[in-house]
Amino acid sequence: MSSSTPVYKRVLLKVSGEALMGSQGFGIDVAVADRIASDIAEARRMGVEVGVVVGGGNIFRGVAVASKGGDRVTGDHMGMLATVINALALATSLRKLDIDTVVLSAIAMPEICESFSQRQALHHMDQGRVVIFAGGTGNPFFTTDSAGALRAAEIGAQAIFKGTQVDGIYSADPKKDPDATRFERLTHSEVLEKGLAVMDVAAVALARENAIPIIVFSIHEKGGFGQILTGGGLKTIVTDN
Ligand SMILES: Nc1ncnc2c1ncn2[C@@H]1O[C@H](COP(=O)(O)OP(=O)(O)OP(=O)(O)O)[C@@H](O)[C@H]1O
Ligand SMILES: O=c1ccn([C@@H]2O[C@H](COP(=O)(O)O)[C@@H](O)[C@H]2O)c(=O)[nH]1
Repeated sequence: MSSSTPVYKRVLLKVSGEALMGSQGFGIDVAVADRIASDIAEARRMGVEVGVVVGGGNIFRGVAVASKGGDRVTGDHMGMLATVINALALATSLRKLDIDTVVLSAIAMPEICESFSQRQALHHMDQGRVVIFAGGTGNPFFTTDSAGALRAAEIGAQAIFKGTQVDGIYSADPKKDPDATRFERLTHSEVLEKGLAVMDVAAVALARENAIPIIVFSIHEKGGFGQILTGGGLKTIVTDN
């Protein structure tokens, strides 16, 4: 069921880093960043306060270093820096649309963007700005999904919207198993017990602990975020009961 009024006041949108590369094999396709920005702008016009965490998979993942015998922590540092690059790109796209946007990084780089603190995040969100949380959690051995769950809890988001490559959570990875079927609803515990790998375990556990629903949807559909916010679109909803 869909209406034109969103049921959410404040949400955390996790934007897939991989999605930002579009049909390229690497990096940022500006047209894709612009399109995702227009979806966020639409959510703002609906009156929804939006915090954003961007992934870094289009540029670098720490496991790539570790799998070749390199130092995992250094690799993760490189991955976190990749998320800052993506955050700056998305902020640029949002500002082109006159959307007041601030980037807060978990890793201090004051010449480039503000540093993250919960107080500053809440201040900017209360001012109606889109806040992009860069640098993941600031710690290695985590992912931006965990950063999404963490920031969602810190800003009091009513839900985490994971905008990814697939339109929901399936019985198996739909990119690998053509027979996989999509779930309409799941509990956090079911996602963990069934080992559904659309999101990492730490992120789902943190969302469960804080009773924050997770909505998994495809970031590739133009207008898709707005549709999901108003109850429509293809998705999987994860709640605590
Ligand atoms: N049971 C499942 N249901 C749905 N997707 C799954 C499942 N198991 C694995 N996946 C895969 O998980 C991917 C999403 O995970 P991941 O967090 O790595 O990507 P992302 O968030 O889109 O990218 P990035 O890490 O660059 O931000 C999907 O694209 C899908 O192929
Ligand atoms: O809290 C965090 C978040 C991310 N990383 C590293 O960055 C890359 C990119 O993030 P994705 O979530 O995979 O898009 C990730 O693979 C880690 O290497 C991190 O160390 N800590």
